[in-house]
Amino acid sequence: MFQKLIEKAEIQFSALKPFVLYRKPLEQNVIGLFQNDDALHYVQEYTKNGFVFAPFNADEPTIFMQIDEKVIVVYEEAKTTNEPSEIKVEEDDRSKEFHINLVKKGIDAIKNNAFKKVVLSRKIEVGIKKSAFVLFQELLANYDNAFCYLWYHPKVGLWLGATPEILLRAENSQLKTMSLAGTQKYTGNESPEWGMKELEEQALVTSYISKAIAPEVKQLKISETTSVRAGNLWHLRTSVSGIMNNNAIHSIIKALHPTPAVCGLPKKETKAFVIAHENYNREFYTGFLGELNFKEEQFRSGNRRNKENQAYKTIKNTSSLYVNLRCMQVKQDKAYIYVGGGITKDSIPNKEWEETVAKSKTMLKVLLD
Ligand SMILES: C=C(O[C@@H]1C=C(C(=O)O)C=C[C@H]1O)C(=O)O
Repeated sequence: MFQKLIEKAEIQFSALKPFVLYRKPLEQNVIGLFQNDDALHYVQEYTKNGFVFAPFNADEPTIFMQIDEKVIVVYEEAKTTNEPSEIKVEEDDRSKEFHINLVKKGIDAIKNNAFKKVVLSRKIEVGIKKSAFVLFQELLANYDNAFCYLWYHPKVGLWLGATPEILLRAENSQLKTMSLAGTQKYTGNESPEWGMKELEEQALVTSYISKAIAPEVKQLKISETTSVRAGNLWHLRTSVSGIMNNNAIHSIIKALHPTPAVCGLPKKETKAFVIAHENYNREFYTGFLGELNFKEEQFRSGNRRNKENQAYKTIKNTSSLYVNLRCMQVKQDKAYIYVGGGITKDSIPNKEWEETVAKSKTMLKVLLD
């Protein structure tokens, strides 16, 4: 069944038609969505039902995949071992120098009070020998607690990723989002120790997110902050949840995206800094993607017999959007990996470089294995 879905997507790809394959964190099902023509649709009000793919720059349009066909299969392949493997990364001196200088510029701007935190990133080119379909299967096998995807549109390109970060999850009026920031290498320790730099950096993100959504969300709850593993890394995570006002999803997305976990604080100034100083266009990296306004049948009674009875059935409206991190774009025989990290006044440029090297291993693991 699973291999049939992969074959179907390969045929769709050869026919130059849009599709997306994905699996949500810790779920068994792999979903394939297929659009029958190659039209490029956009979404403006976020009221439609389909799959969205949004760029970092919110002034540019969000792509919308119309669902002409939906296939759901159980992922029954073997998982790889969960242990971190050592991947040797060849360092490119020019990229290293550029990134370190970029980080220094960010720290100077923070010290001059231009902003409090900025996320700075880079793009890495890698030659590839595997097809995107093989890479996707390796993402599934390696990263079961990430949102793993392969997205394609003939007029836009092909992207793959395994992201640990939720932008938002909505179930009717119930909203969940998260503040994810702070990074350390996973070394097999049970629970990592965090320094002040990471704790403060992540707390800034939590406080921004809570304030940004407050006008549209009641009964706001902020969880304890915990350490979560994402492949060979640890991050700090706080869950933020509440009850949304009616039809608030669009304003919540606008308020959140791009969050200070991937752009900075304040948003406007840091977004301008990112666009002016990074030497490349992020395109869909640090954008978001996922299901918008999916309708799920819900049965009010656990009693199976009642499933036949329409009176017990309600329709649940759900959206599951993820931040496009730990991702890559594939163009012919090249992959472009995108990686970044949060810069604060306490950042050490060389360590920030190393953090991007560590983050690149999430994709390099499947590219080079
Ligand atoms: C920007 C990235 O990751 C984000 C930045 C983090 C950090 O600065 O510590 C941690 C998790 C993500 O929110 C990336 O993976 O490229």
